Amino acid sequence: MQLFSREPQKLQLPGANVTYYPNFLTLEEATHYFKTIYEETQWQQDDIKVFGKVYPQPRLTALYATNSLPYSYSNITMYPKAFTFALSEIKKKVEAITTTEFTTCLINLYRDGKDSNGWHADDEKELGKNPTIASVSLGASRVFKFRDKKAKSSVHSMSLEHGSLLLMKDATQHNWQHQVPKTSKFVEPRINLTFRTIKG
Ligand SMILES: O=C(O)CCC(=O)C(=O)O
Ligand SMILES: [Fe+2]
Repeated sequence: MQLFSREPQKLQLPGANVTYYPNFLTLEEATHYFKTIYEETQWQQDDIKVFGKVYPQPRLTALYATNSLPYSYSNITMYPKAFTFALSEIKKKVEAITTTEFTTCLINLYRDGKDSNGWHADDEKELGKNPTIASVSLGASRVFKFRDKKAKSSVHSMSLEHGSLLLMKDATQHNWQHQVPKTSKFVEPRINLTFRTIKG
């Protein structure tokens, strides 16, 4: 008996449109892309300002795009590099499922359980109103949480698995925040690719 569905699942979050595709990539593809992207990416660690104090961001990042438009969030402005072969292969697969064209990919590397991504919404103005964000996970699975911006006690927690795709659409970023919390458990590195559209 299969306990967990491997079929795409639409999350029941009011005011959101989120679908989880656990089998977006095969195990072999996911493992191949994890290794390739881990090795090829030019990782950077920027400083972020939280309540006036400056800290190194608790993860490594990189930005790739089909254009030269920068992406700014949390007082950081990132300038993109040209897509690698591996990233453009994944982009094509994401575009086939989502029927959306993406220009930009923000990559996060969570080196271990101390690396994290705090509560935020992907609502920067360069993404436009109601952005479609396609998030591909590779490597260790990590907990991913949504919380209602108004009713902050309304939290949905899930695990993002190796080779999965999480698709966020419509008013999701307007009504919900998300995070990848730290964990005290031992976890291997995880790479997350978020495909976005930025037009000049
Ligand atoms: O690592 C993740 O699953 C989420 C990344 C994220 O929310 C972001 O980069 O905006
Ligand atoms: Fe995000």
